[in-house]
Amino acid sequence: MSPDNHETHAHRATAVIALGSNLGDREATLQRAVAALDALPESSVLAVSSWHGTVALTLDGLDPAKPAYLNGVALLGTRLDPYTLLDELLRIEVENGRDRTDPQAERWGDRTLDLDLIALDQLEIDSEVLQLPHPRAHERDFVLAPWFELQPDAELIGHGPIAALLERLRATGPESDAGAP
Ligand SMILES: Nc1ncnc2c1ncn2[C@@H]1O[C@H](COP(=O)(O)OP(=O)(O)OP(=O)(O)O)[C@@H](O)[C@H]1O
Ligand SMILES: Nc1nc2c(c(=O)[nH]1)N=C(CO)CN2
Repeated sequence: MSPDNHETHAHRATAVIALGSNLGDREATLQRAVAALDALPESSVLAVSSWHGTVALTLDGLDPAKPAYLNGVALLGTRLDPYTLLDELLRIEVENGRDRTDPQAERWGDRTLDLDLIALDQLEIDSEVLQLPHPRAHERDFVLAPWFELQPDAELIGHGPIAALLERLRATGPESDAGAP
């Protein structure tokens, strides 16, 4: 959250970044990730949500037998282009112990750090390496709840107000409730 003296220069976008961790010292890792985001060139962290304890979502649904996640959302003011920002997020993940070397690793398996770019202003991208907004954000309580904390009036392009998305998720029963400790 370093002071920024460039407010009047070129367009500065706001990135919504989801953070998650379910291995190791989760809170320490998430704090380090926030510091790394704030240290990115032409960027500064504008706000960080509280950390939400959530049940692990696997390809088979919620699994309370897996280590629980801490999830949160950070807002990053940035002039980086979306692909550079994505590369930086992947670098920060690796620097914080994220292991992408195991080809057998389970999709949606345990991880020390996950950083997802949820939205970058109103930008829409559908390329091989980057989709914006994040294609699964609208169905994830663990993304929407911390985001709602920071921007209760936010809208997710293509899906409408996040408040309505959250309400709908919570109305559809315990399967969708990843809000447990
Ligand atoms: N909006 C986005 N944010 C982050 N990664 C993205 C995005 N769109 C596409 N990707 C791509 O997804 C790839 C895989 O990301 P990752 O392994 O973290 O997926 P995941 O977190 O396991 O699953 P999910 O994408 O459902 O959260 C990244 O290397 C990146 O190229
Ligand atoms: N509760 C929870 N479950 C997950 C999460 C996450 O951040 N929180 N991330 C995943 C892969 O992106 C898979 N499952």
